[in-house]
Amino acid sequence: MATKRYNPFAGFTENEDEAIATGIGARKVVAGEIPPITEIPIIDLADGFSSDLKKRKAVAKEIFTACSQIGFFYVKNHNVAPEVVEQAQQAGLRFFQALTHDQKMEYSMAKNKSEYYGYAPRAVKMPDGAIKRRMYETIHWGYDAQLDPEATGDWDSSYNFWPSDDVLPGFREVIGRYYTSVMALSRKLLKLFALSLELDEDYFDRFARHPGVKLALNYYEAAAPQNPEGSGIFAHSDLEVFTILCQDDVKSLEVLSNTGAWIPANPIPGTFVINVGDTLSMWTNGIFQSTIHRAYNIEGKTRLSIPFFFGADQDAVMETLPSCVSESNPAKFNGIQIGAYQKERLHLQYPEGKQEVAKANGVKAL
Ligand SMILES: O=C(O)CCC(=O)C(=O)O
Ligand SMILES: [Fe+2]
Repeated sequence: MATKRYNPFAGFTENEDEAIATGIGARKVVAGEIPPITEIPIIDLADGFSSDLKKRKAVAKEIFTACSQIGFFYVKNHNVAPEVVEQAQQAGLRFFQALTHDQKMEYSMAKNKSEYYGYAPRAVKMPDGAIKRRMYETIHWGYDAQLDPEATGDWDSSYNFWPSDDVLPGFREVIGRYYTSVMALSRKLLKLFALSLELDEDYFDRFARHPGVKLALNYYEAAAPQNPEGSGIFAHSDLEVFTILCQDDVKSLEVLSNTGAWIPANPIPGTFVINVGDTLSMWTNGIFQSTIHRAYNIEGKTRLSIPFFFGADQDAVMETLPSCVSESNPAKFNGIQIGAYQKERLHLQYPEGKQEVAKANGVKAL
């Protein structure tokens, strides 16, 4: 008999196909002209930073192919210093391993006044007494203009909970440095995505004045190979424009190919994994793939991943790029409010977030 599994987007289901449905439709096998994809491309970003537009366009072309075929690619020569990455990974591990449960709960998402930021443990208690379990622990920080080298204003970021130096010396500084580095990379990627779609390089900048970004530390316990659902993250697509994922050296992440097979996105030293999220897929009317992925941590080691979800301005409204609309592919997502879309999805995954909603629903963090 099929096991009952929880998918934040589809609810409880016994059907594998339903379990991987996303906000913008299931993607098991993409029919049509796309060749079968068996691996994730590696794109060298060095020329993306060149002052020569031709070189930037050549990188953008590779990005177009990757985004329209598999929705995932690795980047190397991304300009984030290796020591910034290593220090963030070490600090991340300290948060999960050196603090007690009660100390971590000081930063609980359930205490957050307005947003899905803060610490989320592996289990929360639902109003009917049922325990909602996740296969990982995580802590999230939202947009912080102080950490954005191209900030357009001084926005409130009091929803971000930071352990003080007394609790974890240097933590905020080290994670902040990583945040700033991937924020700068994100702004470069936005320009390359625009170029890849033959738009002005700064086309998407107007949607990134107060972007709905989220830096997360995901911590996965070691689970036995026969117990994949003991640790990991269920099949899902990301909600935002794109994600920059930093992995440690533990193999776990898998990506659903257009053949219907899961292909590994194993760690490659010095790279990040970039994937298209639902928002960019919607902007491109589905031409860019917001691809389903999952991670089962069954290598017998604990694992830390650091996703940076780059979301657009929360008050922006989805308007499909005109070049992605045709008679045979009419605009499908116009009018969706970007922040509302993100929040609706996040609430399914983190029912303890958004305190007033959670309180009204009687959700308690454990
Ligand atoms: O940990 C990973 O490799 C993937 C994490 C992920 O997909 C997510 O947090 O959305
Ligand atoms: Fe993801």
